[in-house]
Amino acid sequence: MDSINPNHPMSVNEKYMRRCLEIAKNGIGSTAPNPSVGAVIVHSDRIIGEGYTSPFGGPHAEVNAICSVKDKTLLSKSTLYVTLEPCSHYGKTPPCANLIVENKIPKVVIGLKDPHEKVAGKGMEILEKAGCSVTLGVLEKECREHHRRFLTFHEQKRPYIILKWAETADGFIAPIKELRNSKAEPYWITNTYSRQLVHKWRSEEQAILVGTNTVLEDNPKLDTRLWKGSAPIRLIIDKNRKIPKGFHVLDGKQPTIVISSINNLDNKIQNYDLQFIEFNDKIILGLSKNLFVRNILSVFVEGGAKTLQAFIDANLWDEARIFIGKNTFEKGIKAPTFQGQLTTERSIVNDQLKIIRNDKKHHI
Ligand SMILES: NC(=O)C1=CN([C@@H]2O[C@H](COP(=O)(O)OP(=O)(O)OC[C@H]3O[C@@H](n4cnc5c(N)ncnc54)[C@H](OP(=O)(O)O)[C@@H]3O)[C@@H](O)[C@H]2O)C=CC1
Ligand SMILES: Nc1c(N[C@@H]2O[C@H](COP(=O)(O)O)[C@@H](O)[C@H]2O)[nH]c(=O)[nH]c1=O
Ligand SMILES: [Zn+2]
Repeated sequence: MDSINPNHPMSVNEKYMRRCLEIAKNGIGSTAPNPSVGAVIVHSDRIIGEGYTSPFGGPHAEVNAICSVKDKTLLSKSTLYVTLEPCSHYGKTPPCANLIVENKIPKVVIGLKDPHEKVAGKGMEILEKAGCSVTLGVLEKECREHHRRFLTFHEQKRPYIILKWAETADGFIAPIKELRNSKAEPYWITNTYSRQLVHKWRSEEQAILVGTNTVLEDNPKLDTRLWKGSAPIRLIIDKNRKIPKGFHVLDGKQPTIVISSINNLDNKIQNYDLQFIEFNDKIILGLSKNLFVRNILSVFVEGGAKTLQAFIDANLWDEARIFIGKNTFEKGIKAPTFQGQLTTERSIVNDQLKIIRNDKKHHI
């Protein structure tokens, strides 16, 4: 296996790996629990084929890249670049490593070793045994960043957790009840552009989670109506089953899982499942383990304050995406308190957006 010099200026390998990462973005939100991989095939410094992972159950990136090559005779003189080690196991589709060997592709350049225990090195082994030259670790940092949900899931045995909320300039996520309508509906702090961005983000994650009070006070839909991507699975914390039928989250329009300490499933509700859980002081840890078993790769936590704080206090979160509006409430529900590393700060018209990473992650 070739080794990489990290101090080398942008190499040909990096140039094509960047393209892999670029196209891999197209699959985010539709491939879970599989990763969204990007692959390109290069002959004589020219891209002759490229592909990214199809929606879950469909062909992998390497298959799509190989299929896209018009003149298949060139494959035996080409290099395949791919963000993640080609798979070696029969899942919903046959192993990509075998397909690469069958097509006699002589060189494969890989960003990252697959942490999935069914692959983890076995894909590279198949390639090398067949005489293929394998280079590992090109733009590894960037590939880790792109595949962060998949890596967290397999390495930490829990979903990747993104917290998101909107707060006022004086740090409140909701005003006092007296200032709200009697009808259950959201009290908007952010502008329409920020709200559209939130719908894009919802489409990128496999599940979205909210607490009981948020449902009772906001009657949220938790869908992606302002974006074209698919809607996430709704996860609703409702310990004592306080949420009455008729609330949007129980409308059956999206798969919905109610997390409760009452273990009886209401079969009359469509698209609905129950996750029984003990509501003890380890509830977030227990829930993370349950969601791992359910093959949920990522969760977007949209509040309210108690729910967000529970994830922060358990140190089970990866990113926090916080909007700060211009207005003030003076009184109301305080935004969560936490610490992390600021990675992004920008304006969305009159809203501020901060993205913060958890630099002290809890491994379970
Ligand atoms: N600006 C924003 O971005 C957002 C604002 N909001 C606003 O926030 C308000 C709701 O926030 P908040 O009152 O903090 O409530 P939450 O929505 O966080 O719900 C809290 C309730 O959910 C259950 N729950 C959640 N987490 C746990 C846990 N770890 N253990 C046990 N039970 C849990 C409990 O219900 P029980 O008591 O039944 O056991 C708890 O009282 C609303 O007014 C809403 O408008 C909400 C979301 C986002
Ligand atoms: N108030 C507030 C937010 N509130 C969040 O959005 C939910 C409503 O979702 P939906 O019914 O699908 O539009 C609501 O319950 C809460 O979780 N979000 C924001 O980006 N900005 C805001 O100012
Ligand atoms: Zn594959």
